[in-house]
Amino acid sequence: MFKVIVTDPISETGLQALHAHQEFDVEQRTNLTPDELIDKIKDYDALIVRSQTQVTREVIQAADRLKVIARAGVGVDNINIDAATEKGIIVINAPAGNTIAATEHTLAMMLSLARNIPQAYGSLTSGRWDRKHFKGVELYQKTLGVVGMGRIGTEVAKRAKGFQMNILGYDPFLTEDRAKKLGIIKASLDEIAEKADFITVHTPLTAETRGLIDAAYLAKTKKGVRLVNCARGGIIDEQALVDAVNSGHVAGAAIDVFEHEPPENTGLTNNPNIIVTPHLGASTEEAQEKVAQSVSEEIVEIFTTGAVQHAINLPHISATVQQKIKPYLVLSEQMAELLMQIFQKAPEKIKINYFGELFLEDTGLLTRQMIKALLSYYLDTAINIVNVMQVLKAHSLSYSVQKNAAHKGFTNFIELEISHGDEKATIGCTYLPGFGGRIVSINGYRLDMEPEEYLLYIRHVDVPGMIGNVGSLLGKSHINIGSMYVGRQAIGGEAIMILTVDKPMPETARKEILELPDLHDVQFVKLNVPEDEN
Ligand SMILES: NC(=O)C1=CN([C@@H]2O[C@H](COP(=O)(O)OP(=O)(O)OC[C@H]3O[C@@H](n4cnc5c(N)ncnc54)[C@H](O)[C@@H]3O)[C@@H](O)[C@H]2O)C=CC1
Ligand SMILES: O=C(O)C(=O)COP(=O)(O)O
Repeated sequence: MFKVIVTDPISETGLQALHAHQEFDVEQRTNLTPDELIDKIKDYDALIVRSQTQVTREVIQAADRLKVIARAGVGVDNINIDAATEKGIIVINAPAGNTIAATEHTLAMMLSLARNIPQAYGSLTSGRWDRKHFKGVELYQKTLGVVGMGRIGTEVAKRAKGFQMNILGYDPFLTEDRAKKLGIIKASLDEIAEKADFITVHTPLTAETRGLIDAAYLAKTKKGVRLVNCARGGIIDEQALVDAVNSGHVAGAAIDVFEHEPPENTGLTNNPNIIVTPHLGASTEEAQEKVAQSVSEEIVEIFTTGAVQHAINLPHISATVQQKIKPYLVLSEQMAELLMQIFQKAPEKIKINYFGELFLEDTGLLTRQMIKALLSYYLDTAINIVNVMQVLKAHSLSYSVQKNAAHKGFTNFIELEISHGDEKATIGCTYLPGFGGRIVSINGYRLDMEPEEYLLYIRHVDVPGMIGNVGSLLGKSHINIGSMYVGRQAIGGEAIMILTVDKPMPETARKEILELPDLHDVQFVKLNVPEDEN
């Protein structure tokens, strides 16, 4: 049973995927204090939040069995991603579910700002009939600067074109070509300052975007400019904005998000020229259902199949690529496990080569899978594909990955080499559709071996009787041999033998085998074989 805790208000309908699955037990606790969350979190496998819950390092450190933190929305600035990654916890979000809601809220805010709708409503509902104070401006033929042309920025730009605004877009990833296709002009931040009548921000809050629109920038803007922030508090410096509005340089602002929520700056919330909403950008029935559904379905996937679609702290891999590399996931882990157990030394350098059809694929997940298996053998830390690169860095280990379209005799081929000082060991595997994974080379010996749970790896001289002698010693210890794979460099030369056996081999039996003449080494190897492959 996987326990899921939901700590912010989430659509019940959207959580159906979890409720419908008998392996998941979902608990909603939307009124926990930070201390209560720290206290409770150790009992849960997954945590679902919106923007309110602060998933701090303290919460994460207390989360002993947590595997997934799911953000039912876009911005993950309320989650300490570094702490989650270090602990091997996957952080996912629901990136597309609230795009339309946030876009429409931005447009609603821009129109309300242009026409003083909240102020006029307040005046009328408090008994006044005042028309002269609320004369507004049109959007028609005005210039709108969109800072951040991602999902929401792009949808805002498309809709603003419907009002026949001229759009300037700024985003490090906006190409001339895409700008042209959208019918907008690619601009710099300074060009936006110089020309825009309205500026709307749609970037995430990062170290780089915090204070992107500060006092110095506001001073460069056109007098009478109006600003909209439906992205994150802090992208526009709140105090600088209040000052610029009070000085009359900025005509007004529409703000949905705040540096602290609820907001602390009353200069912002009690300003007649600044209209505010309490972080409502994503608050539509449709968006809430979509984001809750997206994270629920993904949590079920992660716990049942291991497939991850919207991870923040894993390399992004499309569903098609995931499908393509899936057969290699277990195989790559098994080859690394096998190599470590026969090498018996901590690797100082790791080299991975992908050949053939894998040349074109995103193999980041396979690389992580192999390195995880290598490091787990020696290190105590709980290592998984989320934190493996941090662990590697922390131990100053080096790794390299190369890709080559050459086939090396197989349609696809993965080669792993580890070294310690002057000593090195290599292993190669391939995947044969319809037959499964095969280890096809070990330390230069060619073989054709199907990975199984218990193996004996033997190095010996290729002399007659060796196989029989090993077999009878194993028989004496009641160890059954399933299959046998041999590889030799030349007749009568150095050779290896790999036997699959039905159970672990006692140390006494290993020592007896080691005493056989012309036999150099015996290692018992245990591989991780998923249950459905057993
Ligand atoms: N008010 C609300 O309720 C909501 C707020 N949001 C906020 O809106 C933000 C944007 O959401 P999406 O469009 O879905 O994200 P997105 O990831 O599709 O777009 C963000 C864009 O910002 C750009 N960007 C990053 N740094 C930049 C910089 N320094 N200057 C200019 N552009 C930069 C990126 O290249 C990207 O294209 C989210 O990060 C979230 O914080 C999102 C949904 C609802
Ligand atoms: O998705 C986002 O980034 C949002 O800001 C929406 O926040 P919320 O889920 O409404 O607390």
